[in-house]
Amino acid sequence: MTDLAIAATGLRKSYGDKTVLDGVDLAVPHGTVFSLLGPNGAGKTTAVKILSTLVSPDPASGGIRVGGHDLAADPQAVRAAIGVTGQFSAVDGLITGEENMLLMADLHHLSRREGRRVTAELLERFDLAEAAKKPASTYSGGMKRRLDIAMTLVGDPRIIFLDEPTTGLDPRSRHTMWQIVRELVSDGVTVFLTTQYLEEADQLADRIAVLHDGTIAAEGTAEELKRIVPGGHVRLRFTDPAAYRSAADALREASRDDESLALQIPSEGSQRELRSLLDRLDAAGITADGLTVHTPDLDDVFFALTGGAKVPHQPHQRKETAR
Ligand SMILES: Nc1ncnc2c1ncn2[C@@H]1O[C@H](COP(=O)(O)OP(=O)(O)OP(=O)(O)O)[C@@H](O)[C@H]1O
Repeated sequence: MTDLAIAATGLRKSYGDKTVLDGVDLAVPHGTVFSLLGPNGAGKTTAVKILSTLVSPDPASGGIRVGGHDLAADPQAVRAAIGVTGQFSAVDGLITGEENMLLMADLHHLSRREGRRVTAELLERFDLAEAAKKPASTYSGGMKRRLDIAMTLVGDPRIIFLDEPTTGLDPRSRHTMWQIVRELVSDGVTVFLTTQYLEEADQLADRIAVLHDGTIAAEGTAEELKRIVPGGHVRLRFTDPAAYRSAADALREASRDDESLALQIPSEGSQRELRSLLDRLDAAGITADGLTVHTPDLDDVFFALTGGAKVPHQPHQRKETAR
């Protein structure tokens, strides 16, 4: 358990008679990104708050260790090891970005000189040097989020909790944030990331856990999760009804869509399977007018596991990949 950055067994939390977390196990190795994925109200923030000592777990919970420290016995040591940026930013809008950073440096008892050095370095790193002397209230959403993370890094935490770090950000700011996360991890930092964005988990996380009804509905790498749901197929489209009929005769396992002259063949989309399919079409002297490969994505997994909970639209996500 001690070689994990975060280890929790049987995490439980209820508010009144509402059970939010009903026995959640978490194991996050050092230097990895772990993503807790779930729809609104699934309990992601509650999990972050418990792991970062802001909220107590129910007494029936099992042990929790963060950064090698027992959370119940030594919350101070846990606090010293972690950084948290929540959905509600710690940024004070009335003072400048630089002043926000220096305030954090003070809180971490850095000397004036060291505080200035760290502040300058982080503002530069997060592309905020130019705006450093402007009130934070004038910053864009992306800049505020970057300042928030920069402030978290003043104390050089080895474990960082990012609670929905890109919610509400435009695509460019979201990509910048992803880059920041990747750099943190390449520096050996462990990142515990909550998100509603499937693509974000897919892009960043070494392991993903889907939280549903207070428990982990599934956990694994993005690839492992995608394998849980069936649905991979190749779709062939025809314009000539005669060619369509011959193809349907040659590919008996295909499901037919007579109206749009399309055939759907179950397939993992591997090179070998595609080659064999094309060979069969060639052998029958059939040419399709269009061929697309559909592989299940995290959307499919999410919908399958959480019973069709609504997920924000992902503009970058494509289910159909033309080959
Ligand atoms: N202090 C509280 N008192 C009562 N209920 C609470 C409290 N904090 C959270 N809850 C409830 O617990 C549930 C989980 O909330 P939580 O904020 O952890 O979800 P979430 O997965 O982070 O959702 P979101 O994506 O909307 O932020 C919600 O139903 C919420 O109303």
